[in-house]
Amino acid sequence: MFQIHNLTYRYPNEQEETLREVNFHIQEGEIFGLLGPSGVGKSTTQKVLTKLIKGYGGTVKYKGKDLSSYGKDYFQDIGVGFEMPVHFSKLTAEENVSFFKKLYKNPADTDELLKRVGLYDDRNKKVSSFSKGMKARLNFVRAMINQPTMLFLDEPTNGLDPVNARIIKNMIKEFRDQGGTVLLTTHLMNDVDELCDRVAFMANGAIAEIDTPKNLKLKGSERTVTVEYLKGDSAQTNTFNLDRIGSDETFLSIIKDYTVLTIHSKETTLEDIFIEMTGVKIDE
Ligand SMILES: Nc1ncnc2c1ncn2[C@@H]1O[C@H](COP(=O)(O)OP(=O)(O)OP(=O)(O)O)[C@@H](O)[C@H]1O
Repeated sequence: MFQIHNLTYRYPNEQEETLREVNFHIQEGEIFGLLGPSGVGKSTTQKVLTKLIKGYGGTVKYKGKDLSSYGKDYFQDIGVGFEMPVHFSKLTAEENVSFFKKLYKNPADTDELLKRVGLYDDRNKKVSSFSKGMKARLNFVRAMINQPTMLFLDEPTNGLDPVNARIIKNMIKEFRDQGGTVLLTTHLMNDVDELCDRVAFMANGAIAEIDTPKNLKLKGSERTVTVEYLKGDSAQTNTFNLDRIGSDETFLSIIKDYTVLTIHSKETTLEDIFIEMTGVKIDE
């Protein structure tokens, strides 16, 4: 769907390049996660791909053709749900949706979309009276309003309660299952684990690693078991390697001879990988 080769970008008036050498491709029909610490250039990359930024270096190809060769028709094809929702706050949700619907050749059934995200009953309320979560859901409706084939999402579940986050995540997966392609940016590693077919970690203006969430976790080294047990009157803790646990004499004698209080296994999480790849804690 996208081939990005040696993408570079420096904001006007900035000394340093935000994007130094970004290389990745997005396959048709996948949910591709772009991850990395705050300020690394994820949104900048999304802005290049959504044609909000020009004057970049390197090449970006969409469906085999250079992105710069696309005109306004490109916006008929893509759906954009960026973090800052931009709605007409003095208008109702319905009026907002009707306005944006008119811009597209192949609009979606917006009543259906509003029903899916739980905003249909509030459609005649002014957006200024909407909560953060309601605005985020309306933002998602807007991203889907033209029945796009390519969807760009930046923190789509931000501000949503767990029930509404589940609805949006299911809609994203459904979109993919029906052949749609998604570029997703989020700091929520659980969302990444659940939604993304492949993930790229950005660090220092470039891609540090790309793989499936499963392979990334397998590459991580940590597979341990921590046992907390009672020895005499005091609680003791020992940690063992999960892979050799069946033949570990100390582990076997602990579970045989002492009262075990807790046993916890720990495998590498995407959050561990994030810290390893980018050198920073999430949201640092
Ligand atoms: N319009 C702008 N002019 C100058 N610098 C900018 C502009 N927009 C962003 N930047 C800078 O570019 C860098 C990358 O910003 P970007 O928004 O792409 O990061 P991000 O990875 O999306 O971060 P976050 O996770 O916080 O959204 C930051 O240092 C930011 O300050």
